[in-house]
Amino acid sequence: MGQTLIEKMISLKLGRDIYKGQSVFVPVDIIMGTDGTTPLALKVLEEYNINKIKNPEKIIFVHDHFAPPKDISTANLSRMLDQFAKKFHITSYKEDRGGICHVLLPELGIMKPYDIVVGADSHTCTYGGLGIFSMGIGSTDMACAMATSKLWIKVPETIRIKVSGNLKSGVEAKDLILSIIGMLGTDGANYRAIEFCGSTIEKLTIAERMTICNMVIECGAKAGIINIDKVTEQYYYEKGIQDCQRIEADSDANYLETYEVEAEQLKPQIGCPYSPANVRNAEELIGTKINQVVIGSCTNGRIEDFRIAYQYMKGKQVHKNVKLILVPGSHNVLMQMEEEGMLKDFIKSNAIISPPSCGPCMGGHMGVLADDQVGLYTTNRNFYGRNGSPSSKVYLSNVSIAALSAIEGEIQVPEVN
Ligand SMILES: CC(C)[C@H](C(=O)O)[C@@H](O)C(=O)O
Ligand code: SF4
Repeated sequence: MGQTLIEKMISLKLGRDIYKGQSVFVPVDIIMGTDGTTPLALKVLEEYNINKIKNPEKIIFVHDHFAPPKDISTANLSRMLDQFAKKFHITSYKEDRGGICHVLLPELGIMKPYDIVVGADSHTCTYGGLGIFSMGIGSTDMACAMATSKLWIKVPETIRIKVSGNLKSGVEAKDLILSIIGMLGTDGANYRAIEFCGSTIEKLTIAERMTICNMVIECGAKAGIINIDKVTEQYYYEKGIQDCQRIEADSDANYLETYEVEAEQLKPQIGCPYSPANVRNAEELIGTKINQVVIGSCTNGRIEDFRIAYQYMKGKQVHKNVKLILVPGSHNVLMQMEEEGMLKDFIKSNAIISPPSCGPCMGGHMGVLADDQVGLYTTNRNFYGRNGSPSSKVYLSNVSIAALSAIEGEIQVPEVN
């Protein structure tokens, strides 16, 4: 029987044919935890009196959600992670040389083709852009994985989305995934994998592929996956990994659903309050007044994103009624911004440069919205109350719209052609 990409990847790992719906124990290659969720996993280990970690070299901690800590309680959680990491020889990245987990891990080049990667964060699906079966897990599962290096999973069914043609200039990968989430709804892909293919996907950069896979969880998907091709091979090659066996889904693979999307038809999209699936054509929102713009997060906080923002910002001023917060996704992204000379221009534009962090994405700190304030963010979620006051509202957009709107003081959409 034909197999989907995810079924093939799990089969490769286990050395036998695996299909959707089966429950299997899989060995995991990397287990990632952040300051947001790992403290709970450590409590589970304590509760069950587990004092041994199976393969500490497979575990990585990242301080990002409340980094630098915002108060005594988050400082203590961060300290708890440090102490545990030290005791069990676990690599732990702090905000000084780290960044947002899903920006940092792909930079580090520690994931190999066809690894199985789990992380106690829902956007762990991001690495599907590197051809990796990666998924978010809960803190209890993280504790189990740390103790055994294995995880029980139910092999997900797959939805296949074929995207063909060229994206118009001014339309970004973010618009593509927002429109797909709008089409499927917040639960349209619950516990499924989404396999992306087609000529549009083949032309996307690694950063764009990660933006797409990052957001599959917003329609409930467990994983997003893009085939390893020459773009991915180049990424691995640059990380010193040369062995990139290519596998493909079988032509008679059993998909739950197949969708075809024409890239040319796609217009810039905006995810309106209070759901990333509440998507409208961005042009319908033109003129909406905004108080704060955030460019960053694991969706759009990579150097490629700041290069786009720079095209709009260079030599311009942030509108006097708007606060623009730029959040480099990692220490490396910040360094690169400096090296490329854009950092000083951003500062001259009166943008606020935050340390690499999740920061305002989760409304944790460094840019919380007040009552009735309106934000325009390049992040991935705009749930009720997530970004500050319950009466605040957040619109989700691509980077071009966010940068242009920060200058204009209201939602504006760059010309598309
Ligand atoms: C804190 C963590 C549980 C959460 C997630 O899993 O996604 C966060 O990263 C988010 O974006 O809401
Ligand atoms: S940047 Fe936002 S979405 Fe990504 S891991 Fe951090 S809080 Fe979650």
